[in-house]
Amino acid sequence: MRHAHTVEEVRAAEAALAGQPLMDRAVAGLAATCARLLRERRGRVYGSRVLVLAGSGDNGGDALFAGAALARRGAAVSAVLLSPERAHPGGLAALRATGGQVTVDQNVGLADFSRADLILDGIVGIGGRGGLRPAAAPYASAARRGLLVAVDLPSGVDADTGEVPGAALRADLTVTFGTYKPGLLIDPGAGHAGPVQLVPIGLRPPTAAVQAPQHADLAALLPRPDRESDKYRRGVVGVLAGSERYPGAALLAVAGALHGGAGAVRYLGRPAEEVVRRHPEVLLTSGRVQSWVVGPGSGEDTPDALEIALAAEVPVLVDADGLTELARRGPGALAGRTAPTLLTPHAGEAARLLGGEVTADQVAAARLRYARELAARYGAVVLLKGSSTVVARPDGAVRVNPTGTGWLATAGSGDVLAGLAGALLAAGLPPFDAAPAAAYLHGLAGRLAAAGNRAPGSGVIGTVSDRGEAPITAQEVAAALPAAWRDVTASQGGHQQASTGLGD
Ligand SMILES: NC(=O)C1=CN([C@@H]2O[C@H](COP(=O)(O)OP(=O)(O)OC[C@H]3O[C@@H](n4cnc5c(N)ncnc54)[C@H](O)[C@@H]3O)[C@@H](O)[C@H]2O)[C@@H](O)CC1
Ligand SMILES: [K+]
Repeated sequence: MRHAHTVEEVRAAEAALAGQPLMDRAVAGLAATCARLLRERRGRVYGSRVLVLAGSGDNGGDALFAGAALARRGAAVSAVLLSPERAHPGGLAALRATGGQVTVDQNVGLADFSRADLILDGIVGIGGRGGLRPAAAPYASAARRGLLVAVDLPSGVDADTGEVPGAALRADLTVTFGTYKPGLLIDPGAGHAGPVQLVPIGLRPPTAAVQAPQHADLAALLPRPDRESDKYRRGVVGVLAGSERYPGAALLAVAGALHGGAGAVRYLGRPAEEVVRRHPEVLLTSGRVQSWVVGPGSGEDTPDALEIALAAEVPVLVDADGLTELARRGPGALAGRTAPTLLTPHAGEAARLLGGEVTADQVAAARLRYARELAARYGAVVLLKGSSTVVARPDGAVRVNPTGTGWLATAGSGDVLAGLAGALLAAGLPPFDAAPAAAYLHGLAGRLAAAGNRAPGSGVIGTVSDRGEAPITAQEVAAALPAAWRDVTASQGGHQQASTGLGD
């Protein structure tokens, strides 16, 4: 698990280590990474041009000290001070001692910005509040040809939430200290961070409320049959999806469910003939189920379908049309439930579930806040879909999915996810495990499918690299689920991150 801690937790963990050389450790890791990047990019550190953007706090101090370390290795380092009278004295002295240039003229800074081989963003770290100040804002949009490394986090990104309230720098890589921060894992912040490299500095913060599962966590979660298994013990998932108007949603939800580790799939919707023609494994008779998936493409049948599902004392996943109907009924519709409910909205559906108080764009800009708000209001686990899918529990615990790819933003992809998560529920996983596990496999399947079932172009948290990838259909995502499952289970026994580079 990657644990992502709040600023308050980082400060407390830091205070517990008072007197230890935390900044030295941070700077050593940062300078080593910068040197490696310069060697990869230019063959050597010597002679490369480095620009340090230094704000007024310790984040600027880290960047100035790292600049000094690179200058000692022969880089031509200059620094631009954004709050000249409050720049970190030690860092400034260290850089000056190596012969580094220092300017307070933002025009000179911007000119250097466009020319540098490497830029260190040390404007603000965990002390940053609100958007960038006017002096720093031009760097968020200025042209550059070099790599930008964010120190601890990209300036302008809210460390605790991933919200980006104004201008923010966009990094090629973020070197973060001591622990991950939620803002590095959750969009839009995650999109500004690029891949994140953690430099351990000895902090021992508590278990974090926000976590991002990795391959090994998934391998431990996924159900596997044993000698005693039969199809009923493995779980039967009931699918109430699809309608005469939207038969495709039924096919895709069933395809997802068939790959989700349940023993059987029971389909109770209108386009039954088509479903069984495409998926002969499916049961069409009514009978016991261990979970329900209700809503994808269920159209005019939705009110009845939701009635059936919510009345059952088994876990229920509500998606798509089911969510629109639930929004109409409000949180009270779940009040009498004895078994867990899992809601899987995208930002637009989430806005509806919140009673139209906010727009879809507002939800997408503050994913953590609204996923938690929905979970608390409905007393349900909420999987908020999007560029970084967030799963929230009513008590505020959150799991962020690191495997997503923009290629999954394609029609029917959500139907596959709903079926998959429903099957994991039927197999006995609690919703706060089933939902992130489904999102993880679904994202990985998307990446594998986009890469033609070869190792995906990028396995690094927070990045979408489309090198060697092609657009995919929802059917291809479903078809790639077994490969994703194998990739995860192959990570057991020391073979972590088999082909995708995901793992901690
Ligand atoms: N907490 C820790 O354990 C460690 C922290 N370190 C570094 O220290 C940083 C935190 O340092 P500070 O607490 O001094 O805080 P920062 O350096 O993040 O920023 C604080 C300063 O920035 C100004 N500021 C706030 N919001 C701004 C904005 N939006 N635009 C421009 N300026 C803004 C404030 O006036 C304040 O003076 C971390 O991010 C990390 O880089 C590391 O050196 C290692 C250990
Ligand atoms: K920064």
